[in-house]
Amino acid sequence: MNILVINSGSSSIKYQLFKMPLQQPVCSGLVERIGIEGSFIKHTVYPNGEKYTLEKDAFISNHGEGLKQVLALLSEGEHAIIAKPEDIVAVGHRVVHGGEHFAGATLINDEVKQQIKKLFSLAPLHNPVNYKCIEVAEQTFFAAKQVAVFDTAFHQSIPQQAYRYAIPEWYYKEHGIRVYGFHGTSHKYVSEQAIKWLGKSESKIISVHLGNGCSITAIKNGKSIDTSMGFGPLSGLMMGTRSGDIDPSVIFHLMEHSGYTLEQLSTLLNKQSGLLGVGGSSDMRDIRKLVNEGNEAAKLALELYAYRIKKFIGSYAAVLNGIDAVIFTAGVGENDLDMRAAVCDELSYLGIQLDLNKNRNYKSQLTEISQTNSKVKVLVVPTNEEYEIANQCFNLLN
Ligand SMILES: Nc1ncnc2c1ncn2[C@@H]1O[C@H](COP(=O)(O)OP(=O)(O)O)[C@@H](O)[C@H]1O
Ligand SMILES: CC(=O)OP(=O)(O)O
Ligand SMILES: [Mg+2]
Repeated sequence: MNILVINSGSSSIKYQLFKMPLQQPVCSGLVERIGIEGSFIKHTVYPNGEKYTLEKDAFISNHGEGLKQVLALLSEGEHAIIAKPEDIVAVGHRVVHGGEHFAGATLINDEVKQQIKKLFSLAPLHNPVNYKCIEVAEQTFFAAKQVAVFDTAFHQSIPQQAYRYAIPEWYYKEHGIRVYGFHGTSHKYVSEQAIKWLGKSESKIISVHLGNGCSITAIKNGKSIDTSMGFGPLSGLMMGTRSGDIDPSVIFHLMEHSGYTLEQLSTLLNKQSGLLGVGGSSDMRDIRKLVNEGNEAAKLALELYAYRIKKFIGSYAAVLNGIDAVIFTAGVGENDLDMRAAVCDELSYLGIQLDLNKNRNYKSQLTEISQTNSKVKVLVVPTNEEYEIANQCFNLLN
């Protein structure tokens, strides 16, 4: 049974085709830097134990266009891996916001699509592109089951004291205003890997997901108990283009004194802030380049970014009353060793002691990068949201 997984993030599409129940990837790939200069597609197929990779640079202005190019790669040319659309039995979609409606993988029908649409304004960088990818997949793989796996699902275990905001209950009951939390599929996957590695049934883990969107989660005995993103994927850590936490008074001030509209404010905080707003690019690789050229704004962006993560690690150490492991994952967490070092610097009071050598030598698989005597284990765990989504899809359909 072939399951195609489509993981559309704010700046990328990642995809994998799995043969289930073998959990064997047949092909994988990613479209990166969607909507910014330098977009590219990297597509890898695994025919008979070999590996063939194709890289293609082409400006890709939006997710719909990116996905159409990916689907062409699957079915055209010498390395095509599907002969006809019916070869795909199910398509698993990452959907970022599911509100309180969805606690697990869900078969997509018109009602589910309406729910995803209702949440557009709460996840403006995500739900619209997730929806677009569902539509493109429905048109292309008309015979396949379409399944949604929500980022919010893993965080449904967060207790009320952490998910409620200190505003009157009416806003929760009538408007569903509460913390939902995001990147749940990633936090679930990497924490399960870490728990296996730790070999303990009781564990206190802080999972730090640093992609284009960034969030940090406190995980006790395998369950999310608090997370930095909230009602939408805008609060908490500083991100590629999102501000993370900001005092709401700033919003009142800009409305009152500069006549900002709702749309201008949403654009400012979702699309023009974070690394881009402070340092000049939303992409960490560009920020590193700028810093090497002596750019002071880019240097400040890095300082703000690391400082915010450190602050959350401290607060989640308190919430968990101790830490067994800190996990770094996603684009920046897996690839930017200097960011991992900056975050872990001077956290020895909490028992976190990084081994700079191990940190430097990390190579794309679960690795401990802390010193042997560090009380807290620091791990890099490559996330695999696609694998997790494929398994959840398979379990739902069987
Ligand atoms: N080698 C690298 N060094 C530093 N940052 C990297 C590297 N590779 C990827 N990144 C960063 O990872 C981020 C994208 O992460 P990713 O998890 O793919 O994002 P998303 O899924 O949210 O679209 C970008 O900021 C990118 O610059
Ligand atoms: C929820 C979220 O921010 O996702 P991404 O990091 O893929 O943009
Ligand atoms: Mg992502």
